[in-house]
Amino acid sequence: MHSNTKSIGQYTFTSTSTSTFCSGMDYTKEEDDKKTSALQATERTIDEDGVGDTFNQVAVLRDIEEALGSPLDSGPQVPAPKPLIIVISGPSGVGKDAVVKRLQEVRKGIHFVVTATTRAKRLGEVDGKDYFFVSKEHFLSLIEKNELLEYATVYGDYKGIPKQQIRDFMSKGYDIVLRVDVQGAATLRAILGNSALFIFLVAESEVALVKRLMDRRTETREKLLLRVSTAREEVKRMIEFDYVAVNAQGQLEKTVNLINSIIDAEKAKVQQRMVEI
Ligand SMILES: Nc1ncnc2c1ncn2[C@@H]1O[C@H](COP(=O)(O)OP(=O)(O)OP(=O)(O)O)[C@@H](O)[C@H]1O
Repeated sequence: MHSNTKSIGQYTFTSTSTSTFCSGMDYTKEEDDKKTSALQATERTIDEDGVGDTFNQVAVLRDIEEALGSPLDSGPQVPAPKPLIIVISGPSGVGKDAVVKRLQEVRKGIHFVVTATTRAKRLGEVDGKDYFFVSKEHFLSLIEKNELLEYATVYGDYKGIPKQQIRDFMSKGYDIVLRVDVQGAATLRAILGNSALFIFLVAESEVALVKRLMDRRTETREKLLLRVSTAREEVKRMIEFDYVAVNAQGQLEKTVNLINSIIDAEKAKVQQRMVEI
């Protein structure tokens, strides 16, 4: 039996061409084969210390394991990132809907929460897609059971975020996207604190925002004035958010890319946000 002694760092190893020398650790041919193929896949060519060829690398790995007293772990060193709750907010007309729609197209594994409402379904709206259209009794029972993350009355109708939907999708590993106005974001921040990720969308200037609202042709002159004066106040609340993304005119793709990167960066955080719904 051929044996060979070598030093790597602080360790001195004695290896043999069979596994019998590695007392205390049992190696099977199957394990050796697995390591061999993993090493072949990497096509490494380290020539120093004679560990360049695949056969020697298997032997060295075995020696390292022997010195460590435990096998090298081939499993992931980092656990799978936790699902996130991502709150996207900003003044009216800044592009929240447009950004969320595009984000859903470019990013896998996100679920855009469908709000429950007691208002009547409008022509063309689809139950479960645009909203969950529920009776007032059902909505009140959800409030009673504390099954809404947040709710509000809008022109006499109730609107709210069902917790069960969030739980269901998070348990399947989905990130949750909530698109809310600035007041709604403040309420969610009070409920969720730092356990959720808050992103503020802003136009590049007030002028750009007004132009965008005018182009949308959904506002009367009075409504436009109200939205712009509200937006001026809302922008001051940017400080309450974790990130801000400027959604500049004609730059929707850039904004969505930025938000995608923010989510990626969150997933790479050592201390992940922990959310319980
Ligand atoms: N980067 C952009 N460049 C040009 N137009 C944009 C951009 N982002 C969004 N828009 C357009 O601006 C208008 C307002 O966008 P959107 O409806 O998404 O805003 P919103 O924040 O959801 O508004 P609201 O809160 O009033 O529902 C839409 O017509 C949309 O297509």
